[in-house]
Amino acid sequence: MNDDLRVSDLSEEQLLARIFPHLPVGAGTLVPPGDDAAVVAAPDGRVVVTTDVLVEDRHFRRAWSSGQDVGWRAAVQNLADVAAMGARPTSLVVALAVPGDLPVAWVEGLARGLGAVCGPLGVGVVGGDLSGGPVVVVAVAAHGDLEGRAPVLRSGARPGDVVAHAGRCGWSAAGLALLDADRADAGADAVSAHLRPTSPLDAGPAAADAGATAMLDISDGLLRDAGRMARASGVQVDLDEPGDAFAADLAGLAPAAAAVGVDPVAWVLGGGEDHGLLATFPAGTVLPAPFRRVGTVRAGTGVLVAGQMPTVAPGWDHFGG
Ligand SMILES: Nc1ncnc2c1ncn2[C@@H]1O[C@H](COP(=O)(O)OP(=O)(O)OP(=O)(O)O)[C@@H](O)[C@H]1O
Ligand SMILES: Cc1ncc(C[n+]2csc(CCOP(=O)(O)O)c2C)c(N)n1
Ligand SMILES: [Mg+2]
Ligand SMILES: [Mg+2]
Ligand SMILES: [Mg+2]
Repeated sequence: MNDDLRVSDLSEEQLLARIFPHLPVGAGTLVPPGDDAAVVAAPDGRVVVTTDVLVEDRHFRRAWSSGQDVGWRAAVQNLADVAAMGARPTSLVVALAVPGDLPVAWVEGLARGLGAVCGPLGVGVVGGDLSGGPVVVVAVAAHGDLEGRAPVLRSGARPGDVVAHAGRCGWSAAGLALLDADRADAGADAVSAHLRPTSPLDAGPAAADAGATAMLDISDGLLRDAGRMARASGVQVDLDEPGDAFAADLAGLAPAAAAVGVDPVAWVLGGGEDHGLLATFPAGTVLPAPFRRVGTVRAGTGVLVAGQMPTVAPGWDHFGG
């Protein structure tokens, strides 16, 4: 690979020609990248569609994240939103703004990162857009198939429901803290969870099939996102004691927490970007793997932790809210 070649050395067509070979064709891809729009199959006539953007120095730093890392993260954060509706992802489109001095190899890495997540899932990366800009911006739109299921909204939680979580919690925030403190040595797992998060995508449809009443993925922090579910549903979410509900995460995060002098409970309750799934189920539901109980839905408003007002920051807000 020629690392000296820059984006400004190529035409758009030439850059696209470097991207297309890495992009997987999905089973539902009817017209692949290259036309004005892609055509994807929608077997039951409904398509789930969502978009999320990654902005350099806001969501990632090029000093820490390779192109492949950013492509991976862009795919996962969007596929998690599809899964959180109870759907299976079918295709992505990717809009990319890049500065002219960005190495072409970085863009090829981004395409490979998208492919590394989407290819094994049979999800096509079916098009996108290219622009120049002062920093790298990666905007993905993802589509999904409900396969006949009713979508699981944020608004369906009811008092008495069990709150459950699938996936990791706190690890991406820990990885970010380690990178920030130049202590990546103290937690390779956490750093990789930050750079290349994994979301339990199969758990979304499984939750829907098991009768989940509400669901979302945790992008901004457990407390903040649970608060969104509580508000949309008109209920209160009372999370169990983190030492019980998230014992495995807290144990795994202990070395990283010691390295940077942080209470890992703050990462579990307020860290985002792990893209685990938070769902509610009627009491007595046998929770589908890998969901574990983490709380109870009550009548009321807001989010409590073991019946008390939380004392740690709830998570990310781009505008300081
Ligand atoms: N610029 C926008 N125009 C229209 N709708 C938007 C816009 N930004 C967000 N939304 C909608 O607002 C809702 C909440 O968006 P939000 O981005 O917070 O959710 P999310 O994608 O699940 O979380 P995150 O972005 O933190 O991963 C979604 O339905 C989203 O489609
Ligand atoms: C360099 C750097 N600094 C801070 C963060 C933390 N961060 C940024 S956006 C966000 C919430 C999710 O974003 P969105 O709501 O846009 O999906 C979080 C937790 C990071 N990832 N990289
Ligand atoms: Mg979003
Ligand atoms: Mg989401
Ligand atoms: Mg957000």
